[in-house]
Amino acid sequence: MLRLKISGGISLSYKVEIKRLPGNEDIVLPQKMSDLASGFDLYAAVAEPLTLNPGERVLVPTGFAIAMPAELEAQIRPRSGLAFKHGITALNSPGTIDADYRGEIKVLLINHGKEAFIIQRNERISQMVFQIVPQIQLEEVEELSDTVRGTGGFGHTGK
Ligand SMILES: O=c1ccn([C@H]2C[C@H](O)[C@@H](COP(=O)(O)OP(=O)(O)OP(=O)(O)O)O2)c(=O)[nH]1
Repeated sequence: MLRLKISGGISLSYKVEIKRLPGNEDIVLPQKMSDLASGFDLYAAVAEPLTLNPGERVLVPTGFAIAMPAELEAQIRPRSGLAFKHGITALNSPGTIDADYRGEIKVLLINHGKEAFIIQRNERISQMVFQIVPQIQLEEVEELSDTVRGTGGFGHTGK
């Protein structure tokens, strides 16, 4: 369902279905920690505490799956607190959740810190941000339109 609200800005509202996977009745479903937070915090659905040693990576289950409208995607992003305090981040950040994916949402964490980090069941490990994805039709051409920048990039304007 799409609701459109215009009140000095445009605000879009979508319904996203969420399904708790078997064995995860105790897992906290994604939560916004403040009214205007852009991300829903995700909770680890590890069966038992999992130790992530320095340099190691692990795919952490979340215990749920979602179905969102076709024009959305979800991004899995790190939590800055975990990154700052422990060097824990999402290796493939931002992880991409496709609108047609019905499997369990998982979080690929890596420990860039100097100490082992223990992930507890129901610990907040990352966040999920929904975005609108425009539907694009790629069209092959012989020539691209001219611009002032042209092919300049990668710092060509100086420091
Ligand atoms: O951090 C992530 C990234 C992806 N996925 C799930 C949802 C996504 O729709 C699917 C595929 O992700 P992606 O397209 O990044 O993976 P791929 O390596 O291209 O694999 P595939 O061939 O399955 O598309 O895996 C997650 O659960 N967490």
